[in-house]
Amino acid sequence: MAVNLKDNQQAEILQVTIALSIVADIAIVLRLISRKLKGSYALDDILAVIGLVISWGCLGLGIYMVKIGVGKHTQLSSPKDQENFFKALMAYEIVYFATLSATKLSILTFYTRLFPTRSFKIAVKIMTAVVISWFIATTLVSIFSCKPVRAFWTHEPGSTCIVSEHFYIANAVPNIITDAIILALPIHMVWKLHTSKWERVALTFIFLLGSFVVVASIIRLSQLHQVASADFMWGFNNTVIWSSVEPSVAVISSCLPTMRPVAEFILPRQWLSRSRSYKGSSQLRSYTHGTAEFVPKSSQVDEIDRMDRMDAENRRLNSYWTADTYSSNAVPLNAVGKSRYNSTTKGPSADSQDIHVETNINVSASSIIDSYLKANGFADISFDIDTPFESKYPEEISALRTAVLDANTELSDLLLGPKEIFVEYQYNYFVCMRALYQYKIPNAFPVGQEATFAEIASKTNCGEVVVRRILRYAITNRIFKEVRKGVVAHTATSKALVEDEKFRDYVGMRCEEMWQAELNTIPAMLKWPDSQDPAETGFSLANNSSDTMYRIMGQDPARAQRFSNAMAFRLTGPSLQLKYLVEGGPWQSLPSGGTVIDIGGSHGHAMVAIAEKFPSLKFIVQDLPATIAARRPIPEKYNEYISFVEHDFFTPQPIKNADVYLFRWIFHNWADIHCIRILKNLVPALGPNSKVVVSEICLPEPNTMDARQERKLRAMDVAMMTLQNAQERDKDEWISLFKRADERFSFAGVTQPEGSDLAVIVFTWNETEN
Ligand SMILES: C[S@@+](CC[C@H](N)C(=O)[O-])C[C@H]1O[C@@H](n2cnc3c(N)ncnc32)[C@H](O)[C@@H]1O
Repeated sequence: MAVNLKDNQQAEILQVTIALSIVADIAIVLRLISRKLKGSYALDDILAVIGLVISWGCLGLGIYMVKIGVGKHTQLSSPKDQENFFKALMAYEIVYFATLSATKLSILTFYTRLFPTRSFKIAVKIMTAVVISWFIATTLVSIFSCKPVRAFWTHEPGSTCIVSEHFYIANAVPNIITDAIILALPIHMVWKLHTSKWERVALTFIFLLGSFVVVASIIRLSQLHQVASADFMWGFNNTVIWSSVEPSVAVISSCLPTMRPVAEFILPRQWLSRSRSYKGSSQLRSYTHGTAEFVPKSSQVDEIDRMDRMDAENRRLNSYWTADTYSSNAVPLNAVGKSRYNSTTKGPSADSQDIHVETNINVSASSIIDSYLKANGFADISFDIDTPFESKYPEEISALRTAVLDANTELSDLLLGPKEIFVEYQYNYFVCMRALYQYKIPNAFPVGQEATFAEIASKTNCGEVVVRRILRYAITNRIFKEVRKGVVAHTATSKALVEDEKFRDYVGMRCEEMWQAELNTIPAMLKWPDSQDPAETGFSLANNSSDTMYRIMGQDPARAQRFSNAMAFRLTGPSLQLKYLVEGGPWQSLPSGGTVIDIGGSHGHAMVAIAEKFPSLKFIVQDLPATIAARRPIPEKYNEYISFVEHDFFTPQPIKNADVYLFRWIFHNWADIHCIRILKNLVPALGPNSKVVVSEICLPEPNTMDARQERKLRAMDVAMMTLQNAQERDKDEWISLFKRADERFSFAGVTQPEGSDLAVIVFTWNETEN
């Protein structure tokens, strides 16, 4: 065939390779923004960035090759250029293998976060090993394909080289096969799930792009023989184009599934909502995938952030768009959310979605149990007496654990149905617990031994029949076990009732005090309608008193001690840990030597936790004289930073201009009128840089949180009603409360640390307002 030496394909090469590289760059940037919106980067993001950076090497070498004559006929190039071409070709091959390998590893790592089932993880591990081996093998063969190595570019006589076409086929075929397998790996998991039309379209698009990578590798393979042709500088045109198409498209398709947060930012919300039957899902979704950390002003976290964080246990698993929709561990929450709406509109759904939910709960549960066993060095998970009271779950599994618990709760609600859910509720649980507590049944025989009902009855002065009935009910709740008919032994829970005084006092407080208050709450409301007085509560009525809970209990040292122990037990719970306040508060932004005042700070434990991390600050704990007098000493090293002073927060704040006035678990004890009084007493002390930090529950918008967690927070709200005529508050109520106290308070944001019941709500003080 006649050759026209004027033919020139260089512009085409440059246009295609540069354009694709730019699109890949944009894809990575969008991915990183999406991940930032989610809160953190993961290994797959790092690998994707590494893949991109290496792909710039491909682009650079491609441009260099064009510069030395690729895309024009070989006759036009000098021998030096031809030699340089082969040098560049070797480098190009290695960089190309590295780009593809990094991108594949990114995709595989991403998969493991989506589908953390054991079998899937094994498949991914095998593929990871294959990809790494392929990279090492092809790189070595590229370098040593000629003997001596330089013969690859010198073609010197006497040298030997492997047949390049064979090598290209030998590296391209496994590459294509691994591409196809990696693409096919999640299909089984993905397609068994129900998704909306939009998501099916998006998913299909992602898979089409993925398939295009395979197609690109095949086309590239078909072009590779040109490198061995006489007019290789001309023939390499197609190879270089397809060699850049393949990694660029791989990078783009690997990023696409992670881009939902950016899409949500840009696209109308309804485009992304799940399905019609899932009414309200867009709201849930917007919270689920909201713009966490995409915070306009440093510490300001808006409502979407807050909800995003509240749903973080879910999202830590569902860190990606597809994870949310398609991952096995994410499914329970979303599928359950969907079912929740079905249940409110048409009763519980028992469609196949629920079956997926159950399947996925089981899959996830087995991962949790595996991790738990490994972390604790146990052979089995159980309520046996050797089980430690505080179950240790590895950090990375705690999100999955919460997801399964949430999903299980919803699933069982749905399966029970609208009426049975009421019947199923354990109304008599406190009868049983109170009997165990009152008669000290757990102490009737030693842990590790057995006892008959009759023996327990004689030790506890409780009738044998009652003992048997109470215990058989308790046993259904895993408190004690019946090892043989009529003979019981301890479980971990009954052992905790014997050995853990604070837990026992919490149980006592719950069934002796709070239960009574609950029973009397509606009568109290009828007696004192709309009361905000803490002395007109269910608790007051239950005690036949017109005094407050604190004063009633303060009159009886034993009750006061039990209350204090019960609170101490609750405060050590995982969702009330102080680390959340340390991580979620504005401490970092305070000036060195800045002052933090913990109002109603009790023993100063919150200040100790913050001082540990921020020793440059000064801390003052204020509380009532009795509390300050009875306080437990803090570790000596903190005496330098933390001081204690008496102060009643219903009187004017004596310390002016502090940087932070902290209220942790204070306002929820008081109805609005009292909180407003507390705040008004603070106002004269506030300076232009003062912040008021509130560490309290921030109730979610209804139906934006998993039912189990929302149930827990709303139960707390009702508990505050029964005990103090007080309440938990949502964001709007917090803002309204502060504004009613003084218009000059400015809401600066709310942060909901992952795993915490308490949010951190910040108000600043604007002296000039009004
Ligand atoms: C629920 S505890 C919270 C304690 C601590 N802030 C925490 O987060 O653990 C309420 C605290 O408010 C204190 N308190 C109650 N009334 C007070 C008052 N009028 N002035 C100052 N402190 C008060 C109590 O002594 C108690 O330490």
